[in-house]
Amino acid sequence: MAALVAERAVAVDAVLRACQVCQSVFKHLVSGETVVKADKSPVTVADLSAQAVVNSILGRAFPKDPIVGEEDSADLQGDQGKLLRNKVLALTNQVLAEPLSESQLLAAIDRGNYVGGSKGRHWTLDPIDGTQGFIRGDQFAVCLALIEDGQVVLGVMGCPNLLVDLEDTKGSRGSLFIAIKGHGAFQRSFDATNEQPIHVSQLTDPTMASFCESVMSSHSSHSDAERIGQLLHITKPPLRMDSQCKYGCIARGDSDIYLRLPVRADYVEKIWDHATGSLLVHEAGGQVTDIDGKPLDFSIGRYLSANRGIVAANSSIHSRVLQAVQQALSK
Ligand SMILES: Nc1ncnc2c1ncn2[C@@H]1O[C@H](COP(=O)(O)O)[C@@H](O)[C@H]1OP(=O)(O)O
Ligand SMILES: [Mg+2]
Ligand SMILES: [Mg+2]
Ligand SMILES: [Mg+2]
Repeated sequence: MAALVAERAVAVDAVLRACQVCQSVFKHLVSGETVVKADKSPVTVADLSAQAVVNSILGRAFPKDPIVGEEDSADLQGDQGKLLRNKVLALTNQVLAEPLSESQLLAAIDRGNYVGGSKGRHWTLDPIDGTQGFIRGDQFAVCLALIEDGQVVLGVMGCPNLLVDLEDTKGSRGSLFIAIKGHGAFQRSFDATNEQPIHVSQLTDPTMASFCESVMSSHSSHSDAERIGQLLHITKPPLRMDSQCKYGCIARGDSDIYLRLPVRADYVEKIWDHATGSLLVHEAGGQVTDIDGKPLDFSIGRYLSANRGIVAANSSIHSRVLQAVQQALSK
């Protein structure tokens, strides 16, 4: 496969600009000049601006490519949406080389309405993944992926608050991850252009592993994870963070196992919540399946409706982890 040189460069630019918007919203938010008082939540402002930025950059570079984006422009329409619309327009235009008009803004956001599927190529975008983390000033990610005939072929993820080196707690924050199917996974700092290849941990003994898991026990069961940890004789405490940053941490070997254990039987995962992250782990030498051991199927539409939960780990321990997951969940 071609190395998607143009797509990679455009996606990196789009994600970094969207991260800039998110950081700007957060800064105003914490410095007291509430972006939101009169309109909706700060998350909405940042979410919609980030989607507008990425979609308009993609739209200019690849006008034929449809996009499956999480958000839509409903809250920005009509008189009711005017305040929010003005805010989002101003933020979006702060980071775009060519400013958008109001109607271009709405159209850019709604380029994300594509239904997805198994034919041809389309992008998928989570403009802010980990909204809870964003509000707290913790981890969140801008996640963009390109899907060709149902296969994720390119993933770019910007994690503005994630340490470039988790051990170097005084070091710089802002980790950008890039993965290309068949060409590996890479990381660079937001403030540098040199990229390093990344690899999952080399661990072969699951007893020495650590989990990277959701902060929100409503998104992935902490009690089930604890039982699985006991079955695997894991003693290390879990590394908890919001968003697909977890996939990034598994991909670069900070932690060994990422589980998403269904809390409610009726929750169906969305493709933008896993496309980028799963390619990153895969290209860094790991394995990602659902809790039944099936590969994630991105070809069905906006949802991962053929899958339940997620099990991501390095290839040496994945099957043993999966076994423990199934044993724990069968009880
Ligand atoms: N009940 C749920 N189970 C699993 N994931 C969920 C649930 N509710 C929301 N999510 C999604 O989990 C992601 C963040 O989870 P975490 O940070 O814990 O990994 C978000 O994309 C969020 O989707 P949404 O964007 O629709 O709110
Ligand atoms: Mg999400
Ligand atoms: Mg989101
Ligand atoms: Mg959301």
